[in-house]
Amino acid sequence: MAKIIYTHTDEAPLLATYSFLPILRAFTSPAGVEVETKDISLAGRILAAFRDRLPADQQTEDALAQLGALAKTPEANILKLPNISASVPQLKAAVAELQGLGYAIPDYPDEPEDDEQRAVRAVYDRIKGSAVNPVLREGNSDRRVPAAVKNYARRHPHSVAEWSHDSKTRVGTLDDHDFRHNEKSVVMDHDDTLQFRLVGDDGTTTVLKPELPVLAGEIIDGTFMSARALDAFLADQVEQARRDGVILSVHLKATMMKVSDPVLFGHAVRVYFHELFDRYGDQLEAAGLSANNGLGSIIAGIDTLPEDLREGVREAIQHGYEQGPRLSAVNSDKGISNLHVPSDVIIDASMPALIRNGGRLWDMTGAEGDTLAVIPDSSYAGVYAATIEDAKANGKFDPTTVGTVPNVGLMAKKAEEYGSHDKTFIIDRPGTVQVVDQTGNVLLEHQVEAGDIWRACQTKDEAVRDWVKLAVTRSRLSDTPVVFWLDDERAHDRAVAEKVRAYLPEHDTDGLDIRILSPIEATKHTLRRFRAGQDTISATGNVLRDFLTDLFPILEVGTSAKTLSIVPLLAGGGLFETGSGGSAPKHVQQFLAEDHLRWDSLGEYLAIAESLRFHARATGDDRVRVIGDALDQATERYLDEDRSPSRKAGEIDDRGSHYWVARYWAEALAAQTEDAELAARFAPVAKALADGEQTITDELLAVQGSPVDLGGYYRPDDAKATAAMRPSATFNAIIDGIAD
Ligand SMILES: NC(=O)C1=CN([C@@H]2O[C@H](COP(=O)(O)OP(=O)(O)OC[C@H]3O[C@@H](n4cnc5c(N)ncnc54)[C@H](OP(=O)(O)O)[C@@H]3O)[C@@H](O)[C@H]2O)C=CC1
Ligand SMILES: O=C(O)CCC(=O)C(=O)O
Ligand SMILES: [Mg+2]
Repeated sequence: MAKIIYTHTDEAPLLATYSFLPILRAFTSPAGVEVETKDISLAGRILAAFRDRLPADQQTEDALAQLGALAKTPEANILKLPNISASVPQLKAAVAELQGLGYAIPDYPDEPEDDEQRAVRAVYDRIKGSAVNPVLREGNSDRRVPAAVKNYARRHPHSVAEWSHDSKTRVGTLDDHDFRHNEKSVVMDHDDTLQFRLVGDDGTTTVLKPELPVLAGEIIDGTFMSARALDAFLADQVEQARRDGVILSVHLKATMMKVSDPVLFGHAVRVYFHELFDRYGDQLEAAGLSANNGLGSIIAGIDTLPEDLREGVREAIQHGYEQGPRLSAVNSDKGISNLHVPSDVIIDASMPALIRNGGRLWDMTGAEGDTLAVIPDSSYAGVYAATIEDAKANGKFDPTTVGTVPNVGLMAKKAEEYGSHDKTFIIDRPGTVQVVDQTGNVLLEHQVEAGDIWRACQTKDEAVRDWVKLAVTRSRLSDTPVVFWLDDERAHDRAVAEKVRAYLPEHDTDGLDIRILSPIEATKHTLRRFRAGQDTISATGNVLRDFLTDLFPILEVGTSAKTLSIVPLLAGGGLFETGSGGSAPKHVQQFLAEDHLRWDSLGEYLAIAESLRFHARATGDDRVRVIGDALDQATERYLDEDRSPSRKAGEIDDRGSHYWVARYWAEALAAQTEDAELAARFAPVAKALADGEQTITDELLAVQGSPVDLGGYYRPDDAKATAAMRPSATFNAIIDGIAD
């Protein structure tokens, strides 16, 4: 029997789940749809990974592995809510919470000392960072803002700050010696097994990766970031920010790029706080306090240092702030800077937010100002630079007039950089990294120095071919031009462009406007059209998929939570992601403090409707399609009648918006004429929900204003979270009555 998998994740989407999942189950129960949950939360993944060490009553299944296998079958119908991609500080906090709950799992070993600790560390390394999405994404990505959402934004535009022509905000990026400039690529002409090795200048050879199976037609890239060039660049950026009096900010993707980007982040921490590291670097390292985990973890570890060092370390940090340029803050009231936690500032969300805010950020004193946004690698930095230049020249992007930029992203089979975790190495001595085939031929090689970050990426031919097809299909279906964003100065992009040219003739492209432009030219072209109210599909690689599906939705509709995000799986199944944004930790903080959840589940509503239609197609059960279509009507009404959560306590929140969606959904089902039985079943539900409006709204609002206890952050107590998220007895009785 086909079923729908609803993922149990973390933070705000998890809270929303406690309220919305019972509604989904109730509304689909008359059609006998089975909605099963699978726990892929950070806490759930940790417990699954260490289940062999736990007593039988604490053992859980490895839900992620099961879903990964399911995604490779035509039966897959998975609703994927955003989950935490954990940085080391988040991972440690989750471990501590679970230990406190009585789970005997090991500590995260910062500096593994023996085989046992190395094995534990390897397990945690698999859990950290972006460890879920790459496993489930066995297909390419189709993300867009649906017309109803776009129309709503045009009528209710979000606030957008003005850009000044003389804004000093700009992007700083390397002009050589980075991943973009060092890239070399090869397209395999046969299946093979590759090996990566470092041939040291001292004559020793280390195997970095013993075996990497590759397929004919696959693109393999190798590249590296020079640590020396990076440090010189960062020192120069710090100097420029100080000279110009602008706020220094650093934008990376330490979650998705979990091996390389924490290291890049560590370089930024060390360069900004150079005095601290010049003086105490060795002692900090000896105490296991790494800049890669951010200033926050160093401050938290000061008490573990020898007593005679502590004051000096504190002073050096203070001195760093005083000597350095203004530093961007994550939360100036709490003294949390951009350099505190590697995962606090994530480029896909942080750059659009600053563009929406007129190019301004806040410094550690809480003062607003222009920023030098440092994005070390130049592969994609130009996209943001070009957008900022456009905003300076032409002013803010007006949500009431701009067009839309849907994305078709090359994502399948861990494509490109986002699949490079297990192929990224921090070089420990000077030498040459070689990629060799089974016969010993050197396919790629780079001269490297100690500290350089070397990595390889894979892109399967099958994935590219499917991506081209998806782009042409979307263009045809929506009658919208497509631009393939490919950089002819990059070896990898040239290889992809060649495949695009080869695969386009497999489709009927007659009358379609399809072009290939470099990312900077594509940005300029797309923005020109965007400002003129015209739509343009961006067909991009995996990183730009991620970046653009936050950038454009945030400019167009205020948040990427409102996008429809579909992954047609290569094996025929469907993965329906809810929005393109994250898990919004600050929404949980607000909920804990004042029992108001400003998370908007719109992404869930859109994804669920698609998932139901997919289920109907797979099973031939038309009732499920009717239920899905009714949800889409409910969502449109929810937007039309402005039932979205407010940001302020005491006003409608996500729970209140769930009431309205449920009511409109019931009304749509009662009103439709395709299925009389469903109409009859939902008519009394619609009436009860309408009659109960005042009581339910009062009950939902009455709880707001005081702190909430969920019994855990990473692993909330189910009973407590359910009680907190379902506070209206009247509403619950109606919902729970549907399935009876
Ligand atoms: N698919 C996935 O699994 C993804 C997971 N993540 C994870 O999410 C966490 C946070 O990442 P971050 O980069 O801060 O990105 P977020 O998207 O969580 O946050 C950016 C901001 O967008 C707004 N926002 C996002 N979603 C919603 C929503 N549903 N309703 C209303 N507003 C929303 C909020 O802004 P405001 O309230 O100020 O308007 C939020 O603070 C990280 O752990 C990250 O790894 C990130 C991206 C995707
Ligand atoms: O997996 C992650 O860490 C985030 C994914 C993401 O940001 C995206 O796909 O848009
Ligand atoms: Mg993203």
